[in-house]
Amino acid sequence: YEPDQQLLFYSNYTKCPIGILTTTFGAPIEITDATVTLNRSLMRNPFVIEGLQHLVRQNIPERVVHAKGAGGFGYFEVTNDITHICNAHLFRGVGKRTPIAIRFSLVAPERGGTDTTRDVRGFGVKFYTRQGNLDLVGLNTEAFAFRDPVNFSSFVRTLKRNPSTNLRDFNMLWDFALSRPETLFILAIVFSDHGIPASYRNMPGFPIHTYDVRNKRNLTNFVRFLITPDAGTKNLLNEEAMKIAGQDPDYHTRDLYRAISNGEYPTWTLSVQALTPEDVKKADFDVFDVARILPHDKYPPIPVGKLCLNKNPINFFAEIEQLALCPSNLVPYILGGVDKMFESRIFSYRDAQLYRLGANFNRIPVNYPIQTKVHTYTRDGVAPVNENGRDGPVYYPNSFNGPQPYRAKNRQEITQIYEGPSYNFDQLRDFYENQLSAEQRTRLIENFLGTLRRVARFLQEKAVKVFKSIHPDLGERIERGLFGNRKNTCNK
Ligand code: HEM
Repeated sequence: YEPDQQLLFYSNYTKCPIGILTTTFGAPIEITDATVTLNRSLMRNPFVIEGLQHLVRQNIPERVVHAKGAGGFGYFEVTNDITHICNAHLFRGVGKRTPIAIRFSLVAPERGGTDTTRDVRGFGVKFYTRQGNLDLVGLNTEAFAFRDPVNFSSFVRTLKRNPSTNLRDFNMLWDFALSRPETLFILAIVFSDHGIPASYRNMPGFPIHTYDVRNKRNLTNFVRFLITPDAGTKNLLNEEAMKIAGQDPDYHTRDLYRAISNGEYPTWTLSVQALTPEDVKKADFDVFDVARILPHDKYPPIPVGKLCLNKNPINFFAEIEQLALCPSNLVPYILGGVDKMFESRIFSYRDAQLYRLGANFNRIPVNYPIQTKVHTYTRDGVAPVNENGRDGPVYYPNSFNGPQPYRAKNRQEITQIYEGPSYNFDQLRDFYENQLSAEQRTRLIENFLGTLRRVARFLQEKAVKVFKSIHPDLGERIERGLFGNRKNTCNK
């Protein structure tokens, strides 16, 4: 059914009112006494008081990045055996299914933002495996903007609003990007024809980091996960996106909901690019650099399985707003990224979720590892506490049958690496020269100019210089676009 029909759908399947209206403490509410307050004691009317008090407490902090999103539920099914590469339980056995949740998002806009904004997108998957939840939290770009997490908080602030004007401010974004020019590769992708997905169903996802994994002989391999839409990757051009934004700011959210409710279940293929430790040593660039893509001709993607979304959330807040995707949710045989960026993410997502959802965020049903039994010594805190460890001991070690850790036959310790600075101008040069048609190059430049024309003169000049050093044609066309017949709006 259409999303607009949701309430009709509800009333059709419930057939009659679902019960007597009550207060949150369960007392029945009598018509008129409770539902009309005039000339009656307001304070003694819990229906009114609860309503007012709950209303002003119903908002929780939105995600600091990726606030606007949509998602659904379904399954992952193994189609190819990769246990010689990675022996994680969810990959053992062709045909095996694991329940999943997926959340798609935009990075910069707030919770009520416009779906067709030019921006990087998030693509996060929670796999509810039998060995705990595995979260692959990626983007729709195959690389990240930079590799040093020291940049992250500043970068996010440049994407947000200017503290004085409360407007997006491209001086901030370009100033930052030109001072950290490895960022320009991702910026070019976002400003190119790849920058606005046609729908979430047509969007790929890349968890980006080169993950340290173990195979069934407990030997080390490294993989990059890739998620490609079976409906093909499709994008919108600027004009289409702007027109849609005016008509329906929730266009992608609506499309996803509609497709799932009409039984047109979107699917994606999960693959891995696999490297042995020998391949890593032989590589002529740093395969752990998150600002770089691993070339597909050199490291061909190996299919692993299908992701399918076949269920919409029943309650968006409970199931999608409260979904806590966390790259540090890892399972045996998948040790995670070995790089510093991954390490910073191990800290930051949990921290964000503790703040956003509270100490027991993993006890919220959508985050609970439904395929395992949780036994911890953590207790109490803000709701939900669920059974709160019942009557078991609260300390470890103990002699009273509290949960015990297991002893692994072979310990799995993360590989240590040395990281140097990013160098990725060759990627941007190749993208501009070989991966874009003449029209696509023109549109990229027009899209760049759309924001560059609004920034300070010294930044425009710096942009020309940096782009010329990457590709003379790119730099010269930006120069002509900025200083040809036009006057810039902001001089310094
Ligand atoms: C490879 C690099 C990165 C990727 C692929 C990535 C991807 C994502 C995605 C997809 C989300 C949205 C999750 C959701 O739907 O709930 C997200 C949220 C977030 N990211 Fe990242 N991100 C990256 C780097 C970082 C770094 C370096 C940090 C900080 C050190 C960071 C901090 C956050 C935070 C705090 C959130 C909000 C989490 C929440 O409130 O639940 N990210 N990121």
